[in-house]
Amino acid sequence: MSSLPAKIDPQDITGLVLAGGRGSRMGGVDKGLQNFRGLPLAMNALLRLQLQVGHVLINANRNLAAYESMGVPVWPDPIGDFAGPLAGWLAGLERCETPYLVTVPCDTPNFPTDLVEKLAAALVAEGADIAMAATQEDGQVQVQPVFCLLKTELMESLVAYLHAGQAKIDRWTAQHRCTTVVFDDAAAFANANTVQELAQLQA
Ligand SMILES: Nc1nc2c(ncn2[C@@H]2O[C@H](COP(=O)(O)OP(=O)(O)OP(=O)(O)O)[C@@H](O)[C@H]2O)c(=O)[nH]1
Ligand SMILES: [Mg+2]
Repeated sequence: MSSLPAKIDPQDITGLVLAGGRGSRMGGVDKGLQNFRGLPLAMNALLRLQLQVGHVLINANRNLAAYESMGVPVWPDPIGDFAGPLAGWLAGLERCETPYLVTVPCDTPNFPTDLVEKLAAALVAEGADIAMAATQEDGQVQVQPVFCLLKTELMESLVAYLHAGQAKIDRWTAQHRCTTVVFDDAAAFANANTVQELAQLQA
């Protein structure tokens, strides 16, 4: 018989806000610190995620003191020089003290409030190691890979992958048992890559 839990307890999940990018399409600013309806984007993401999990962390590579003032542990990428979101995942996996980690980017202020619950249910139902969000646009399923629930035990595999100089998310996730959850509200995944997109999301 399988030893899989029937349901994942939110206390067994650590949420990681990814704020370690270059923000190049926003002029190189530290995106997580940009204002969204009176709060820094990373704080907005943190508050939304905190309701869904037992523990939270932030991954950032600049202005660490500003992120620390948000009141949760902050960890920079342990590898590379802006090596991509997987380097942020590794920061989370190294510091996570729970069997599951879930990641969200800092620049998607309206991500679903049932994100983690749905990813966790799918992970259990499918016996997967990784569950990623997806949306459907014009009949095409679009994976949203930075919205990802994964088993903490995958850390060693990610270390090996990153040390081999790889950075692409899909090539790493494809090495593991993956499932996706299609969310009906594609607009909830709208992200602010430019100043204009951020303004539109605030309107
Ligand atoms: N830790 C870490 N996170 C990253 C890195 N690059 C991107 N991310 C994160 O991945 C998520 C999605 O990335 P993008 O929307 O492309 O953000 P970005 O890289 O800051 O912006 P651009 O430079 O304009 O692409 C965001 O939450 C980023 O913070 C990186 O090198 N390290
Ligand atoms: Mg983005």
